Amino acid sequence: MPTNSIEVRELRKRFGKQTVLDGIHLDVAKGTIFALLGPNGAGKTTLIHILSTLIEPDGGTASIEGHDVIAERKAVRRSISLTGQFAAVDEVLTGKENIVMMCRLSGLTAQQSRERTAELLKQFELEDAAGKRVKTYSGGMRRRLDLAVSLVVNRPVLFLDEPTTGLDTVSRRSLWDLILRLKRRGMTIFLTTQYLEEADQLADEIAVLSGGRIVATGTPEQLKARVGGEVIELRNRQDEIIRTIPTSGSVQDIRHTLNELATSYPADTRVVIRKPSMDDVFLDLTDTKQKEATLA
Ligand SMILES: Nc1ncnc2c1ncn2[C@@H]1O[C@H](COP(=O)(O)OP(=O)(O)OP(=O)(O)O)[C@@H](O)[C@H]1O
Repeated sequence: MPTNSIEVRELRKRFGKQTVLDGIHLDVAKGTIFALLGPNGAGKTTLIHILSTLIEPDGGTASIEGHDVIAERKAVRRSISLTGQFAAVDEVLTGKENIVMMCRLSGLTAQQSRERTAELLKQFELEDAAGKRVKTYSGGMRRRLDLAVSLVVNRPVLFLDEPTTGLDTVSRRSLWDLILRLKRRGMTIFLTTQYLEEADQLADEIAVLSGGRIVATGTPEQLKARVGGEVIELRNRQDEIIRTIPTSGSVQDIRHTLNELATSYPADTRVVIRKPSMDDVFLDLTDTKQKEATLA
């Protein structure tokens, strides 16, 4: 059995004249959470669509659990669950009815469907809302239902396309907990996100997609270390960040930087020196085409 759940080599995809994926190479180890991070339009959904066999690449290869996404499409589909940005649940039905329907469509008997639905409602904290129509659900409840519906049948690999986009902080954290629980059950989870904090909190490994290429991969710590040293953060009286400046962290460098800043900012500007965050990493990596070229 392969140790990687997902392997991608030299993957390419164009839409018309636009090259969206320009030679993607990545490995996702079994039982880990992998976050694909990238700005709007970077090609994250396109990559998920190729890996889940919804569209074909123009070049390169990709495999899921050892199955090629083009030659063994059926085997790939039997290995994956997919939760998209807009999952297909019926708004007029209740949460429970939606799960039962998906169970029956997946071939479970009426008895098995009832049992599986009860399990999923509990697992995704939807027992209280089970009898309510989905159109009355909050964003967080809706996402939990999307997840429950996509997990009716146990599959080893789960694709989550921007699972928490548009959710408030509390709902986002509750979904993170659920995702971490799925990992503890042994699932491999491939998620896309625009939220750096999400990648930082959840992922064992992160890949940053920009300009059609993976411009960096590593653990959150490795990526932060790549920015190096410390960050000087200037905050105004309202405690808003007005500027961040990378520094080596040495007394000499900090003194030199602060001397220069002292003449340009009001005297009550506050200074915070901290470790780099994922935001710093992201800006550093996606800032300029020049940087992409040198890092790729
Ligand atoms: N079927 C299609 N036909 C033509 N262009 C497409 C198609 N699908 C995607 N694109 C283009 O490919 C690029 C990447 O889109 P994609 O949806 O993969 O990005 P993304 O990183 O998921 O962005 P977002 O975070 O906004 O969802 C975009 O410029 C998009 O307009």
